[in-house]
Amino acid sequence: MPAPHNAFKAALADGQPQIGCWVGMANAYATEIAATAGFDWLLVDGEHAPNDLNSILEQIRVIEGSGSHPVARLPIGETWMIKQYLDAGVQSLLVPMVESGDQATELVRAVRYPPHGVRGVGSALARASRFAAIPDYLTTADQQICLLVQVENRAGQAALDDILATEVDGVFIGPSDLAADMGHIGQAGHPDVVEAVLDSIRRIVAAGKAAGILTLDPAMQRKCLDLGATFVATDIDVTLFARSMRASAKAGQDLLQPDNS
Ligand SMILES: O=C(O)C(=O)C[C@H](O)[C@@H](O)CO
Repeated sequence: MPAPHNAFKAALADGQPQIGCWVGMANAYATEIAATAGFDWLLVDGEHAPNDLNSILEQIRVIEGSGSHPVARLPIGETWMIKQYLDAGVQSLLVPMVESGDQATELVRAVRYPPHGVRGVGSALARASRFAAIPDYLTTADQQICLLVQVENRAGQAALDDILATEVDGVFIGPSDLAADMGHIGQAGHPDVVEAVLDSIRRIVAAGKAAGILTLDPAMQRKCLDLGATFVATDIDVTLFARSMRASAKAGQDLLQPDNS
């Protein structure tokens, strides 16, 4: 019995576009609601949301039972942290702030068992192996891990070809951090940032890797998909919730205004 099949990784390898959503509420109940929406993948954010490994695990659990695939973003790409996330059962990882081919190579080694990598062997304790209920886990796990790395500054852009030459499964372009590093903080839609993002998407696709992005701009979503991006996140749960709550509160306050009709 092999490690669980990673349908998300297979879809990316087949070039099938996958529409996703960021989930940053850091709450399994809220993530379970998101998992009923129908997204192909949900990004459980361990970088900017107040998540830890246990809260990530709770959310991975509720997503696994849905039609969406869980992707976990680490706060940083550290081998020891990757080991913990993988042992917890995360099969698709997004690693921020990758800036060199060497860094990408180390991340590839971190998600693989020896002799092809350095992932520590602890499957007897690991949820990933269903606590050793999957007898072939150690010899089949590597093929089901999807490693996605983020290029989101000028250093990463300069090293993109080196990163693409490694065995990462895909490269995600982070428009917000890239804009900041380019001197346009808060302006992911700045023409220079948009061109840098689209050029990177073209290069990632040309290299035969999966290209990904998070953008709330429908026109940018369309452009990236037309260029061949295959993991495109189109919304953020926190943003959706905050916007809806504010709109509702305003509507309530409007009720109290003198009727100007
Ligand atoms: O740089 C980016 O853009 C991303 O990596 C996505 C952000 O981290 C996400 O929190 C939305 O702002």
